[in-house]
Amino acid sequence: MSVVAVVLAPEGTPGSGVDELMGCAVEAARATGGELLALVLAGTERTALAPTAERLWRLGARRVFAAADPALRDSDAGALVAALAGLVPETGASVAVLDGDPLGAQVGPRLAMRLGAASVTEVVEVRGVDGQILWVRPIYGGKAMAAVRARRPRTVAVVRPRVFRAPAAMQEGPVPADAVVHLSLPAGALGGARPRVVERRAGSSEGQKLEDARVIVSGGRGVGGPEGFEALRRLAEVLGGAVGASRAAVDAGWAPAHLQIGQTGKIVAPDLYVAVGISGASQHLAGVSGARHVVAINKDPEAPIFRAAELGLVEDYRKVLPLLTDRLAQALGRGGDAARAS
Ligand SMILES: Cc1cc2nc3c(=O)[nH]c(=O)nc-3n(C[C@H](O)[C@H](O)[C@H](O)COP(=O)(O)OP(=O)(O)OC[C@H]3O[C@@H](n4cnc5c(N)ncnc54)[C@H](O)[C@@H]3O)c2cc1C
Repeated sequence: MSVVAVVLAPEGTPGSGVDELMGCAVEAARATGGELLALVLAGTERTALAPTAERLWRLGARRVFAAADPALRDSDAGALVAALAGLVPETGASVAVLDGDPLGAQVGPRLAMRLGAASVTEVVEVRGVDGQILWVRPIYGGKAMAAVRARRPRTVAVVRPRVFRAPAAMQEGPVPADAVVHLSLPAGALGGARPRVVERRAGSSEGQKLEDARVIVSGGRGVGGPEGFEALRRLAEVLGGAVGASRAAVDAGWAPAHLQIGQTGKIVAPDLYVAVGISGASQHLAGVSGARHVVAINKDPEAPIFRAAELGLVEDYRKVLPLLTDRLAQALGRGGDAARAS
């Protein structure tokens, strides 16, 4: 049972999750004993695909199928699904794996429907049992994990971002001449009355995207007001991270909606998540279960966030955050007056 890692690059270059996607695909191929393939779909000229194809081969793909057309550049998820519905069967793979960035999360389930395949999303672990794959994913808002076995001959799985690691071994040496197979887009994939992107506007978010941040300092109702978020921003700056918020803080108007983390906000997977004045409701934790380390500052020792945290500080954040910021600034040699400013 071959596995194909599907890499979407409508803007020409793939997103940041390619290494992790290949990490998952390597494990899936190992579980089935099948061949590992990659398929890249790019809104660019065919000649511009060589570096991406080589990267995918080095990351473990035995063959890389490449389909390029500059017309894909302004296409929406529907056009990518239409193209993939023709291209994935051409690879011969019965399992397709996509990165769960916002585009992949849209395309994956729709592609599964078009192919009549089983759809699995939010995959955080792959297990092999008797030559079959068990896909592990969170359920009940992150409170439990389910191990899912697909019953259909084909599966389309979407990987949760920032959970898998890049494959341990890289293929060395020159890329074999027959390792890259160029495919043409299926006839009509770009035709018809499809929505087209007519304009792109950058969001109002400053700094790095929450989904990509290695460190997130997040505030909740306990922060007490917008000025509290200034203190959080300083700590985030010192740690080179981003600021997030609970829904209560967003609803109160202290933080913009695009910073909300949780079931109805962003799903994040930083190395370090610092929760300040956040109680730890299941709907909030649903967005944080991919964090490697959670640190909580809360004045209530019974707050549920401490059950999710590796390190907890039971204290009024106003007392500890400035000190912590200043100490870290000194230790890391960044903005030593951070605390005094607060
Ligand atoms: C369908 C649905 C979807 C939802 N989706 C989301 C979501 O995506 N994201 C989300 O966050 N929530 C979501 N919620 C809301 C969620 O249930 C909680 O209400 C919310 O997460 C609570 O936010 P909070 O922890 O900031 O506030 P609270 O629960 O009010 O907690 C505030 C915490 O701050 C502490 N505190 C107070 N003062 C201080 C201080 N000075 N220093 C230190 N600690 C202090 C308190 O002890 C308390 O633990 C959703 C709810 C529903 C029903």
